Amino acid sequence: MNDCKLYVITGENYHRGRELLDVMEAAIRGGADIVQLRDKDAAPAELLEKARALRELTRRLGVLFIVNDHPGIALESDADGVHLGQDDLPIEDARRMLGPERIVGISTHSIAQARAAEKAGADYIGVGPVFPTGTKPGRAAVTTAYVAEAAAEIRIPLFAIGGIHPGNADEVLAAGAKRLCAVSAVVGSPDPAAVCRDLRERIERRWGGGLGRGESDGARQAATSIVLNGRPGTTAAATLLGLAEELSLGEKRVVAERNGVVVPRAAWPETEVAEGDRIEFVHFVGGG
Ligand SMILES: Cc1ncc(COP(=O)(O)OP(=O)(O)O)c(N)n1
Ligand SMILES: Cc1nc(C(=O)O)sc1CCOP(=O)(O)O
Ligand SMILES: [Mg+2]
Repeated sequence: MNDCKLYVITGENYHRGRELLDVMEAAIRGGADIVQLRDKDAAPAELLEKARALRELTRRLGVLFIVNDHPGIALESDADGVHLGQDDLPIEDARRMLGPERIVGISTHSIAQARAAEKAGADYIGVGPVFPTGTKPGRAAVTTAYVAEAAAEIRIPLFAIGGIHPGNADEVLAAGAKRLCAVSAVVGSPDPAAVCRDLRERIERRWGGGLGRGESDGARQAATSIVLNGRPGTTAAATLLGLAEELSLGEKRVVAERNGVVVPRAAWPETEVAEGDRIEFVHFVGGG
């Protein structure tokens, strides 16, 4: 779960005339590493049939498979887990049904919901809708402000979701999301694999290729949330020197302050950049 970066959810209304399994196989071959069956119209028997077919595909291709809304169908199809909404079964009940090994994820739309999900033992959260989306019509966008808030505080994996496509993904990643989730942009594209490749490259460009491998989402990963010159952001740098280099300030005449304390340049290499640090780089104004 920690390794997953790109979550693609089914949306058959977006690809009429193309088979569900073909579209999802293309998405996986393009880089989706977790797939969810979401179908609000299918009767239980049809849903189970689709779940079993997607289970077989995802197992063959080595990616995770989640069922939306229905823990019973997740169990019957031997899915890796279930995704719940705020109005669905409580996390604790789904956990009781699915056991400790399967994944239980939940949608969140506020930091209070995210905190509650983490406390209740969710394995991951959805954070959205980041942008207005026709897949969830009428739902107010939470904006990247909530992405930044959740990314700075929540330690379980979070997937930004809602209206995300290659044209706005960088904005979401810059807010601190390390994982993205999409429906229409991927399955509604004539080339789902290309969209997945694009999204995945953006994630890896921002956060590196090894996101989460063997690590938790805890204290340190590919990036650290900091406040830089008064603005929230993230850095992959481990030290003040690394951060200065990341900002192309290595050779410039600047003074650094970490959490209100001036740090001499000689100490930059061993001054760690920690989660939540407030860092200021102040330029010398040209002498004369
Ligand atoms: C990864 C992910 N995040 C959010 C959702 C939305 O779930 P929910 O709020 O229950 O709404 P529906 O999808 O059931 O309409 C999701 N499915 N997956
Ligand atoms: C299913 C869903 N849940 C959301 C949430 O915010 O919980 S947003 C959403 C729709 C995502 O679809 P698209 O990528 O087409 O916008
Ligand atoms: Mg739901």
